[in-house]
Amino acid sequence: MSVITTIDDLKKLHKRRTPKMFYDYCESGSWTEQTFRDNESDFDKIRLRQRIAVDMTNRTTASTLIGEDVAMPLALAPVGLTGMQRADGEIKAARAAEKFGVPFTLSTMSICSIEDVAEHTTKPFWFQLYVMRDEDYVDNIIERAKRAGCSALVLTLDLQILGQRHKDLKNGLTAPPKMTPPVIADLATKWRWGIEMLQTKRRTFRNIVGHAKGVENMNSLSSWTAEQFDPALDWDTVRKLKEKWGGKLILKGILDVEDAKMAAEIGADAIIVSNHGGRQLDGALSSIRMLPSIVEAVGDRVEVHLDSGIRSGQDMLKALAMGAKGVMIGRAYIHGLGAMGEAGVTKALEVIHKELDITMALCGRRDVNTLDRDVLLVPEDFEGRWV
Ligand SMILES: Cc1cc2nc3c(=O)[nH]c(=O)nc-3n(C[C@H](O)[C@H](O)[C@H](O)COP(=O)(O)O)c2cc1C
Ligand SMILES: O=C(O)C(=O)c1ccccc1
Repeated sequence: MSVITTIDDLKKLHKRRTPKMFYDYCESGSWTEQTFRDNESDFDKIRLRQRIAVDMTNRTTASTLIGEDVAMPLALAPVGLTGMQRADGEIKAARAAEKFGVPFTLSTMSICSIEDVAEHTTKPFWFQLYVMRDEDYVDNIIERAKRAGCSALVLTLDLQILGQRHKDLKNGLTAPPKMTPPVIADLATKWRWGIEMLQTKRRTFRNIVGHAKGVENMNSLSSWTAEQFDPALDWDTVRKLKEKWGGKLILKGILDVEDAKMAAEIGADAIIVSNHGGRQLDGALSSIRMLPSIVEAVGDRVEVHLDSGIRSGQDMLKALAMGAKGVMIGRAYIHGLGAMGEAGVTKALEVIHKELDITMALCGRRDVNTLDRDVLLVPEDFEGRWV
């Protein structure tokens, strides 16, 4: 591979070095993948306004997210099975994020545990919660997140039931993988992945071991999720969890103005406008299209963040200019991890940061915190009504 300069370069390396089952799990959406595709292509529809002869010395990307200082307003999104993309993947991603100065979010469905990550980092990280039927698990994991000093709870509300993901079903996705003949043949070409995996003991879902039954021996991720996740979760549950946690609360998976209003009313510190990277309701609109109306409705009451589709610093700038206070990236950093481990996550952050900085300058702006719609050219029908 020649010099790496884009997220797409990392994606190609990720594909080459990672078992097909896990690469496909990352690089796919649900059903027809319409929403997954829209997330990226809708960013492409927005263009930038070139401005000239503006003093561009002393530029800054420094900002805050829920009151925490960040090198740029971006956080690493919670990504389940990160430790299957690379051995100890959550620890590696958390370390890269910490060194860069952006928050890392640890998924409930992680291979490394809360304690594993806390032990290998020095700054607080965010913890993402999936609500399961087993109430003891919820109480227990909230306590563990508190003990580990997590500075925010990211409560995901768009996945009490898993969207249909055809690739995962066809690949027989599990963690660790079952050693079927096609899996063995695939692993033969991904030997570095295998060696690193043999050198760590972290190969199953360590946050939920001992609570969610059958986790060490699941037949498929989808049937296991259906058994364990609590389909009864509602706004009442959210209120109770907020009380139980007592700290900063971020609600993830908001894609509708009415839901955003509920989140603001409940007193969330931030919401993440998200369609889960096109992995849940296929046919939902892209996050960037939904963002302006949500910012207009609740932007003065709650921090509005956005994820789904961000693959560059230009995408990030567009989201900020459309009104987001910050963004999250999922696949963009997982490609880095799968390509080059911790160094790859750092590379992904550097690529995005550089793109953000240069784009800002060429748009005649110096401060990431003052980006607004004036830097964009948005097609007239971009936010057109869908009835
Ligand atoms: C492989 C993968 C696993 C994910 N697992 C989780 C998860 O465990 N919890 C969660 O809240 N979101 C999860 N997400 C969604 C991300 O947090 C985020 O919303 C999404 O990746 C953003 O879209 P992007 O990948 O286009 O940046 C996952 C996404 C991917 C790609
Ligand atoms: O894959 C996902 O998007 C996700 O959030 C998830 C859900 C259940 C188990 C593991 C990951």
